[in-house]
This record gives sequence, structure tokens and C-alpha cells, in this order.
Amino acid sequence: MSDGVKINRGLKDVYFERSGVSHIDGKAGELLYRGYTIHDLAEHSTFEEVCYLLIHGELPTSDQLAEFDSALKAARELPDAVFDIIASCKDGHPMDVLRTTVSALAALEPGSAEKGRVGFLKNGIRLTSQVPMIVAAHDRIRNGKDPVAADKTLTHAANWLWMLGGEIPSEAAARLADVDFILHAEHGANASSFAARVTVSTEANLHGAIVTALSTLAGPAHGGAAEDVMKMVHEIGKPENAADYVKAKRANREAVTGFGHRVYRAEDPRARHMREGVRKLGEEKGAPEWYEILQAVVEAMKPYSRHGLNVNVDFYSGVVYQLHGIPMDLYVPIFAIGRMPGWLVQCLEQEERNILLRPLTLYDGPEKRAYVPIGER
Ligand SMILES: CC(=O)SCCNC(=O)CCNC(=O)[C@H](O)C(C)(C)COP(=O)(O)OP(=O)(O)OC[C@H]1O[C@@H](n2cnc3c(N)ncnc32)[C@H](O)[C@@H]1OP(=O)(O)O
Ligand SMILES: O=C([O-])CC(=O)C(=O)O
Repeated sequence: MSDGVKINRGLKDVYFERSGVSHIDGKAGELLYRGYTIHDLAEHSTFEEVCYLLIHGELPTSDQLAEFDSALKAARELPDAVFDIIASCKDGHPMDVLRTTVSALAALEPGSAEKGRVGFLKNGIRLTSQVPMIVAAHDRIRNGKDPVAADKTLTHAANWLWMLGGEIPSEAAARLADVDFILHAEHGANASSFAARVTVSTEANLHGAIVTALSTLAGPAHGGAAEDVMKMVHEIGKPENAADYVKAKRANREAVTGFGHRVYRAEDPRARHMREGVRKLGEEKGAPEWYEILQAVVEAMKPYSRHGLNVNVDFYSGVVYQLHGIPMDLYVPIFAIGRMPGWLVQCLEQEERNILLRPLTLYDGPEKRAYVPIGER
């Protein structure tokens, strides 16, 4: 039945579509958004500008950026019912609460079923602004505090920190969050974006696709890794324990979290910026040991790196959040805040040249056989 059929398990190395959004050179460890290196964007750009670039294909002029920014700011509103929904499931994992709330917004928001480029853009911009509001409101509600209203004068990153902590963040803290969002904004056919594209391919609406993406991002093999890295760092406790920890993991053939990537065979280019963040912030906060533990794990992993096994973006990002006092279970939702424009633009591309995404599984079950009535089994 299966003669000559080649199966690409996990869809490894399979191209399913063309995309003009981001280019990943796995061997060279390079990532481009619309032709610009992630390093230039992390150094010189803002999240708002990167959103515009991803969605419209070009860096904006000042006027284009101002118009786009005011659309994002105007969308910093949530229906009252959302806060009741958050309160009713406040003890759940923030990723479950976020997914449930985005799903509820599909039913609560006028125009959520609108499709086509215009409908997707309207809903995508609205959700890009609402996702950080939901994450921040949930964290406050579960800690017995009132949600903080969005400040429409602040940048996307500064407003997120303001809504979370109820204090205007320092410029340095807001910039670090901004860079984190830029680094996480887009990454081709990663599992959550691919899943969102599958949803759009059935002509479902954007809210549905974002719910799919959130569900997929949550797993520890994808966005959940930053949370697991932080748990690993706590378990290791001090740099001198790292080698034994790694040895035990590898002896059991278990993955060391924060290492490995489906596409990169060189270091994930985003990791460099987060590593610098951990080093600097650790020194500033008088907590250099986190950086030292991470570097001891990198050293201990060297003998196992012959396949090009390197750290990925999530290896350092959790410790940056920890040093900012952000609880571990918010790490995946923070990834989701950054990834919103990437999901949106992948959905736009899918919608513009749609084809139902429907691969095949090669049947290897029993041969055709006669039905046996229940009394004769
Ligand atoms: C933002 C992101 O989503 S980045 C990824 C975040 N996830 C993690 O950090 C979780 C840990 N990493 C992993 O589980 C994996 O590396 C994945 C799921 C990300 C990628 O998996 P794959 O594409 O199947 O890995 P790949 O085929 O490149 O593996 C090559 C070899 O490296 C090994 N390997 C891959 N990742 C790891 C790891 N983290 N620790 C130890 N060994 C690993 C594999 O076992 C395999 O070894 P083998 O050839 O001896 O069998
Ligand atoms: O591309 C991937 O497979 C995972 C990843 O790094 C991302 O989504 O940022």
C-alpha cells in the first residue's frame, strides 16, 4: 500500500508555501524580517515600526507610523464582560486564561467575523492591543488588585508594563520589553503560525486562528520553553551543579530545555540580544548568578552540540523576565504579545492566496476485513 511513498515525519524540511515575510538561514544563524536583519531592527527600531514593516512590507514613514500607532492605541479597549470572564477562571494558567478570553472576544466584539485583508487587519490590530491588556488584567485580578486602565499616550511596551505593575516603567525597562517583542515578532512556519494558517485555510475567522496559535504556542517544545528554562535554573541552583544536571538529562536521552531548534544549526540569532540583557540586568540587580548558571549549562552542553545543537531564543528570555520580577507563568503570554503581528501577517498571507491545508497520513492499519456483529466478538 505504501510502495515508494516518502513520509516527512514532523513535516521536517517540507516547504508548503512561499512567504515574503521572514527569512531564516538556519546554517548561518540569520533571521531577516522583510529583508532587514533582526540585529538592525533590535538596535534601531520599535515594536510598532516592526509591526508596520511585517504587515505592510516596508518600513513606515513618520506619517505612516503615526497613523498606525494611533490605530493601535485606539484599540486599547476591552468589553466589560471580559473582566468577568477573567475573574471566573483567574486561577488557571495565564495561557489558558488568555486563550479563553480571546475566544470569548470572538463572540463579544462587533465585526470579529469580518474576513478579507480589511477584516483581518481590523481584528488583528485590535487583538495586538488587547492581548497585553488581557495578560496584565489577569495577573492583577488573580493577585486581588484592580486592572489598570490602558494609557493611550504610552508605547505598546511601556503600556504593557504600566498595566501589569501600575507604575510607569523606566525607559530602560520599557526598551528591554520593546526589544523582546521585536525579537519574538515573527518566525516563518513555526508550529503556532502554521497552525493558525491551517485554521485560516478553512476560511475561519482571525479570532479562531489566534486561538489555534495560542493553544499551539503554549507547549514546552515551542513557547513554553522559557518557563521551563527558569525552572531548570532554579533546580540547578548554582553553576557548579550544571554539568551533573546536563549529564543526567543526556543519560536519560531527555532534551535540555532552551536548546535545539527545527531550523537553526547555528546559534539562534535572537539569543545574543537576550544573553546581553541577562548579563547586564543581572549585574545591575546584584544577581549575576543567573547568567553564570546559564553559561555553565552552555559549557556543559558543548560535548553534545555536534549536530549544531545550540541555545534558542527562549534560553535567556525567562531569566530577563525573572530579573524584572515577572512571574514564571507569564513568560509564554509575553511571547504571545510579541508574536501577534507574526500570526497576523501569516494569516494575511494565507488568506490572500488561500488553499485548504490538508496533507496525507499513510495508512498502516489493518487490511480491509469483514464486520463482526457484537455478539460474535
Ligand atoms: C521559540 C521556540 O519555539 S524555540 C524551541 C523551544 N523549545 C525548546 O527549547 C525545547 C527543547 N528543544 C527541543 O525539544 C527540540 O530541540 C525541538 C522540539 C525544539 C526541535 O526538535 P527537532 O527538530 O526534532 O530536533 P532535531 O531533529 O534538530 O534534533 C537533532 C538532534 O539533537 C537532539 N536534540 C534536539 N534538541 C535537544 C535538546 N534540547 N537537548 C538535547 N538534545 C537535543 C535530538 O535528540 C537529535 O539527536 P539525535 O540525532 O541523536 O537523535
Ligand atoms: O521557528 C520555530 O520553530 C520556533 C521559533 O523559534 C519561533 O517560533 O520563534
